[in-house]
Amino acid sequence: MTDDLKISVIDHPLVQHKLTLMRMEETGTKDFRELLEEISMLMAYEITRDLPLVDVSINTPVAKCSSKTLNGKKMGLIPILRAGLGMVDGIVKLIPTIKIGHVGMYRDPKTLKPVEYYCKLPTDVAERTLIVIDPMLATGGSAAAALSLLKEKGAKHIIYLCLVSAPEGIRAINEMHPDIKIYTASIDEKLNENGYIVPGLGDAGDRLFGTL
Ligand SMILES: O=P(O)(O)OC[C@H]1O[C@H](OP(=O)(O)OP(=O)(O)O)[C@H](O)[C@@H]1O
Ligand SMILES: O=c1cc[nH]c(=O)[nH]1
Ligand SMILES: [Mg+2]
Repeated sequence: MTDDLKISVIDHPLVQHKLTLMRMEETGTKDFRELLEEISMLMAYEITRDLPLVDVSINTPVAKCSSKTLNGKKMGLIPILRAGLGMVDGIVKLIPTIKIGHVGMYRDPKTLKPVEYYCKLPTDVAERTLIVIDPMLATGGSAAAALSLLKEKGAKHIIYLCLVSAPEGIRAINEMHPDIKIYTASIDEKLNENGYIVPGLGDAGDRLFGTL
């Protein structure tokens, strides 16, 4: 049952098409990397559709007019290393002034518990809307730890964006971080005995960086 999950699924046809290509085992590193960049841009486009706007007065070459400009909090992008790095460039193309912080987190293959190894953030995280990015939400351990870390550092407004999610991970974030809105392109079926998402797409970091 997934009716109880609080998450928004981005079902745009281009996102779904590209995700299918990424899932295919024959898709190599070059294509996987390009697809992740493209899909991240499309997802960022969707999740930013409610950003607040304000009217400004401008002069075009033809006439004076009132036009819209962004008026919200400043933004920050937080990739969870390594795999989250593959989502950065696509989003930066859409929001070129976004500040980028890095959280290094890997999942211990035996315990499946997250291990933090790096954290470098913009100094003013409390004043920013942060988009935390990681292609895979499996047990939710890495995401939950990264979100707790950001809150400890003062972050107040955070959005979490992943590509593929498992019900177990969504439930974990819903419980531990009920204030955080989660976006995904897919809610997959389950986790397997090794904590991998089924059907998933395998190890996103390894496929992205060619370290299989
Ligand atoms: O929800 P969880 O059970 O915590 O699993 C998800 C985490 O696992 C992967 O990272 P990984 O540990 O493989 O590190 P990597 O990005 O360096 O490959 C993935 O990118 C997430 O960060
Ligand atoms: O399926 C999974 C689970 C965790 N991390 C990945 O990269 N893939
Ligand atoms: Mg990995």
